[in-house]
Amino acid sequence: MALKYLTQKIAQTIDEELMSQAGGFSIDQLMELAGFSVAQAIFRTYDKSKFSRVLICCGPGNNGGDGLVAARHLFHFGYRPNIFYPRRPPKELYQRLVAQCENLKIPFTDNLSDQFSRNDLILDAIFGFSFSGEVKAPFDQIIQDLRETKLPIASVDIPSAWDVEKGNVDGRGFIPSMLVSLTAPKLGVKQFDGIHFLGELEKKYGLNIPPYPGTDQVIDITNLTKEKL
Ligand SMILES: NC(=O)C1=CN([C@@H]2O[C@H](COP(=O)(O)OP(=O)(O)OC[C@H]3O[C@@H](n4cnc5c(N)ncnc54)[C@H](O)[C@@H]3O)[C@@H](O)[C@H]2O)[C@@H](O)CC1
Ligand SMILES: [K+]
Repeated sequence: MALKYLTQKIAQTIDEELMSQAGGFSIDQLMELAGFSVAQAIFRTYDKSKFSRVLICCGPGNNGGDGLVAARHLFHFGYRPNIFYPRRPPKELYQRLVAQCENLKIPFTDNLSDQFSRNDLILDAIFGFSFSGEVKAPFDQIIQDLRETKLPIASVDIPSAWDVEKGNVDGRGFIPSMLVSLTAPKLGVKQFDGIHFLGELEKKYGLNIPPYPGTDQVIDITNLTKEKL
């Protein structure tokens, strides 16, 4: 059976249902699973002897929170993460995730362009399924910088600044090498042609998600998505 792709509305509805009283999950739990999935997918794709320095670009919402969680797991997996987190809403959850990274002495940086020559890989955790419209400052320049870098980029849930349903409209976004879709891929990444993992958060909702191998929190769906095209 073909994998299902989610509209923006359905992605948000599933998120809300998981965290409803009936769903029983807390946001902390889901974010931990999401960030852990991302770190596992990076471990499976980017050999840490060649890609040890990972610049994690975090946005202002929960996609950015996934990036902060991934930073902590990557640190424990033996990578050397550092974090660019230019807009930090005063939400207790994000503050706790920042504190956890600071306690591990993971560096935070304010200057993105200085970092390109000092890293091997970028993790894009800027925008997820709630992104819409034209990219507003300061993220417009950040997306532009990511378009220009030669470093490989791995994206969390959807490449940032791609329309969640229409994809890379007019080619204005960057094209990552790897994508980790969470729960299920979004409509906008149907044409994504790179390495594609699915992070396991939930198997309900008839999403036709294939069985996960062993104890992995991620599954490689690269060939599965290519078969569809
Ligand atoms: N069930 C799931 O699928 C889960 C999803 N999680 C993550 O949460 C993400 C969704 O998080 P959120 O709903 O907080 O939203 P996002 O993280 O997608 O982004 C919301 C933020 O981006 C800003 N923004 C939106 N459009 C913009 C534009 N055009 N220019 C500049 N800023 C813009 C908003 O003001 C807001 O601050 C998912 O993509 C996924 O990464 C996980 O953390 C938890 C579980
Ligand atoms: K993203």
